[in-house]
Amino acid sequence: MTMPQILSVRGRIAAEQLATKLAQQATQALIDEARLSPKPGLVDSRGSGAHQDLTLALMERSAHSLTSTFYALALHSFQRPADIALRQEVGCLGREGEARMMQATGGVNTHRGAIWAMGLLVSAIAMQPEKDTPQAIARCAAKLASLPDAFCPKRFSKGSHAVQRYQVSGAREEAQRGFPHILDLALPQLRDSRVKGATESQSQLNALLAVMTRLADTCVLSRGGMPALQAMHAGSRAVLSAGGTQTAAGRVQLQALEKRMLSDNASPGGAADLLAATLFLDRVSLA
Ligand SMILES: CC(C)(COP(=O)(O)OP(=O)(O)OC[C@H]1O[C@@H](n2cnc3c(N)ncnc32)[C@H](O[C@H]2O[C@H](COP(=O)(O)OP(=O)(O)OP(=O)(O)O)[C@@H](O)[C@H]2O)[C@@H]1O)[C@@H](O)C(=O)NCCC(=O)NCCS
Ligand SMILES: Nc1ncnc2[nH]cnc12
Repeated sequence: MTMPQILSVRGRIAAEQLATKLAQQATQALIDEARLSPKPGLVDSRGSGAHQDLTLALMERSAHSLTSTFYALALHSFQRPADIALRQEVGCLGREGEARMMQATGGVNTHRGAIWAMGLLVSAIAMQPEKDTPQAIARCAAKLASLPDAFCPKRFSKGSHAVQRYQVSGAREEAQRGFPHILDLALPQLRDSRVKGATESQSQLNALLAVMTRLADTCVLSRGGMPALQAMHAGSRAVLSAGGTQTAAGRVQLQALEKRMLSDNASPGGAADLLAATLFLDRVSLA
């Protein structure tokens, strides 16, 4: 891989400062997502949800192992255009991040989808630091995600298998389309819930549920098939239609959704990644 472009001393300092800030904010968003409770099927501060091999401590270790990856992504992307050279460097750094995550977790896939989504968003912010609206950041990330990466090894993944089997859009398409589940569902829900007086945790849970109403989450499909995905969509809609997690009626629906997801052994890992990316974008664009 090439070294980061040649920058003036001032440019280098600006790049390092931005990279440090983004890496810290991205890591914190992953930790906040993991701790948020009560999340149906997912690891949270209460326990491991539908997972046998994940714990909150492992998720946090994984998040910390990725700080250096986010830093490198921002540094390499600083003020660069979306072209194939950058796409390949970002792909290489992303795969190094996946290897670091696997080393930190003893081989458990905790954050592959998050490395993809947040890695692209971190790069996009560093590419054009002056454009800090969520829309501009997502557009730039989509451009980068749509470029080919000749070095990406062809490998089996549960995600691509589910995409083919059920003819749905997965993590790759979500990024290439500019993260519609974040921009059209999660971020508006997060901000609207705050305005309506929900607590920060309730607002974040509502944002997660908004993603879960529509996402073709390949983790849910791989574990429980189409019936589990449809139950997730219907159950999360029921929570929000009842008034959201800030209401007693919404919490009753949330408990029913959790019960159903656990009986399907289903966990919305893709939706959780998109929530972390939402929290990250929310903070970056407010700062
Ligand atoms: C483009 C890649 C993301 C690869 O995508 P692909 O679909 O081929 O592969 P997967 O390896 O399956 O990863 C996709 C992960 O994305 C999350 N996800 C799922 N659905 C969606 C969706 N609709 N939109 C957005 N994101 C989605 C999800 O990640 C979470 O789940 C993980 C756990 O899943 P799994 O391994 O299936 O685990 P379990 O079911 O728990 O397993 P068992 O216990 O049953 O064994 C967890 O990691 C969460 O993060 C999907 O897993 C991309 O990886 C790629 O091409 N990378 C190359 C490097 C690159 O170019 N990087 C650039 C940016 S840095
Ligand atoms: N909280 C969580 N539990 C399980 N899988 C996840 N992937 C990302 N966040 C997760």
